[in-house]
Amino acid sequence: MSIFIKNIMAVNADGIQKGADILIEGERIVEMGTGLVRDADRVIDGTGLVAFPGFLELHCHLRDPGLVYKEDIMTGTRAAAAGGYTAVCCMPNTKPVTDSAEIVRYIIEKAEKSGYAEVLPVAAITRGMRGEELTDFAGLLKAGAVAFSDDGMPVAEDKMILAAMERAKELRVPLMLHEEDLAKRGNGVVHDGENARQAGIAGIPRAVEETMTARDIFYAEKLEAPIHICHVSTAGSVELVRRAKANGVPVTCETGPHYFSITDEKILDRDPNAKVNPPLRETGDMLAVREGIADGTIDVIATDHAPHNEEEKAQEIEKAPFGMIGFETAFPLTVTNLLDTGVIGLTDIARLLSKRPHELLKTAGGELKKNGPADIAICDMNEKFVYNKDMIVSKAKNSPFLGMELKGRVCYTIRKGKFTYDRQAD
Ligand SMILES: NC(=O)N[C@@H](CC(=O)O)C(=O)O
Ligand SMILES: [Zn+2]
Ligand SMILES: [Zn+2]
Repeated sequence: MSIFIKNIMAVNADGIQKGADILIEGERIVEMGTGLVRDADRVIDGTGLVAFPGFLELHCHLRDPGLVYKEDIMTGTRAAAAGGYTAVCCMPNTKPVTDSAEIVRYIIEKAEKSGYAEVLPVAAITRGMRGEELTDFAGLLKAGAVAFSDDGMPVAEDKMILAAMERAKELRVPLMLHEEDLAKRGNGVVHDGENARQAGIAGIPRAVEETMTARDIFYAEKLEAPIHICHVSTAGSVELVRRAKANGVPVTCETGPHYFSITDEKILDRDPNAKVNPPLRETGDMLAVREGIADGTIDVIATDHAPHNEEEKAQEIEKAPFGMIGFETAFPLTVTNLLDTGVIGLTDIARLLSKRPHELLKTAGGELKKNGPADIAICDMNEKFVYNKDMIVSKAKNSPFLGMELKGRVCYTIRKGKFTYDRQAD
């Protein structure tokens, strides 16, 4: 199949090409220029639209195997494609935990058969994510894992995190760390602040996240071992990473759209969809996260798409599970809260959602160019819409952004030269 995209604004991390024509044949971009006239099976008029390199999700939960009542590989990747993603890394807190070559292969094979995006499995750091014994990193890598994480759980023991860092350094593979001190969290549910007190909900202090972030930066520096910090949510964590980078510590990090878009005010009405770990913080934290994105302290925007079903989320906020879906709102939230507010420019979107994630994983892609992979997100930067339940592609509906007006929308997603999302056709 061939696709010809005419007269589009092509945006890469390192520059913008206006009035670009892109010819796709098979799985590649075979020509990219201006003023081209070409025949193709499908022609897209890109006038008024923007093309980004397909987004790469560094952190999501597809719930497959074992928790497929929440989401599965087919529905999850379909939602990812609707968000402009062409590849997603899925976290190992599945059932059973993704800690064996067999499960890694199951995920990859199922994604190849039924997926709308490439699925890159993140394997567990410790067996069963129990924090007691390292998994077989080499064997898991060979099976196709791209990184290691016990996401959902911290690696609590110092000797375990040290062993994991040494192994990941040796194998040159990313170690993605969920920073949380469970003893300090206790029975906390939302950010520990004025809003939690007003709503009468137990709080999670910033220190729950920051002390573990500090510990792991300390060890990464000592061992000269690269680490990646997941879902940074506080001003203090941003500052810890900023200083570490300035000191030459090999640390990278991500944040989620919810941390730069909303605050813990959202929990005042006890909405379980606003319950997420780490929790939504205060305005000062939200602004610090934006600043960290603007100055490059924060490398990547990762959604932490965490689907839960409606019954689970219909419980009291104390009982409902942590997490919110994110694939379909990441781009509009980035446009609405980072681009339109002047925090970042257009090329930064390509950097934060595609180029940097590809660099961290050392995967090919993240750039629109001749002979490069035909992985493309075609977006309308100006379209406004009210996000509602009916438009959600994911199996799960747990979003705190329902009912909000957002700007910026994905129109088409192309992966390996094929449409994985076409809003007009849906
Ligand atoms: N972020 C969340 O609130 N929940 C995640 C786990 C995690 O990312 O830590 C989940 O798996 O549901
Ligand atoms: Zn986590
Ligand atoms: Zn997660």
